[in-house]
Amino acid sequence: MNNILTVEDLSLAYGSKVVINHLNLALKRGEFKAIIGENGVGKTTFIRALLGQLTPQGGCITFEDASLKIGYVPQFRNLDEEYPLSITNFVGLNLMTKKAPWPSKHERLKLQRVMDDTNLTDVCKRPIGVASGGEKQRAYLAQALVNDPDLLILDESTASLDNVVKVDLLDLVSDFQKARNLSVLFITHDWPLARKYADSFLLMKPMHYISGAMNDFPIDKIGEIDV
Ligand SMILES: Nc1ncnc2c1ncn2[C@@H]1O[C@H](COP(=O)(O)OP(=O)(O)OP(=O)(O)O)[C@@H](O)[C@H]1O
Repeated sequence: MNNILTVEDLSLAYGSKVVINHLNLALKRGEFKAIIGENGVGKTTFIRALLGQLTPQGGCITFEDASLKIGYVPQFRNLDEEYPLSITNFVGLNLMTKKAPWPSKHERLKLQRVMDDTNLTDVCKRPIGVASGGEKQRAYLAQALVNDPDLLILDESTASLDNVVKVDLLDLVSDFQKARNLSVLFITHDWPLARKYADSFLLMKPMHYISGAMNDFPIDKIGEIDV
């Protein structure tokens, strides 16, 4: 199977402060990989480099092809009750092919499909500001999925959600992973969730990294992570 993403000998720094030191990683198409690490170890820095916001000091990041699409789901953030968009409008913000201020028929169909797939159709007209936490986070997920990405990055997207909502969200991600052969990078402190959903792991420790199949996770090396 091809690697959708290959990271070789990657080093990242802010000025003279080295944060990532000689990191290697391979992600296959359709693979669900958990990136687990304690606070400050460099998880966000690594994601910023994947998204092209940081230039490596050394090594390289290679995607399978230049047109590869990435979807990004942030950590849960509450939106103000006055936020003026409906859930559908909010999800539709990410439609990249938009050339006019209104959606084309093709875009409307894509939007409708992702709303159905993320169980948001019944609440599509609800103002996003008054939606429940679970609905808001599913709307962020739908926004990330509406352009049919090849790679989905979940950046601590389940942190601060209650357990039912976390499982609900990751069940949906897992359905997409299987149905669309989606590759997933799930950044988390939550080891039980990682174990439930991921095929493989990258455990980030200060300046060193351990990776492997989820079944071989070295639980004794987990340190300060939620178990
Ligand atoms: N813009 C920046 N300039 C300088 N140092 C930074 C910058 N952003 C992050 N850092 C430092 O780099 C280190 C890694 O930060 P990063 O946010 O990548 O860690 P993290 O693993 O994502 O942490 P957390 O789990 O708390 O989100 C930290 O010591 C942080 O203070």
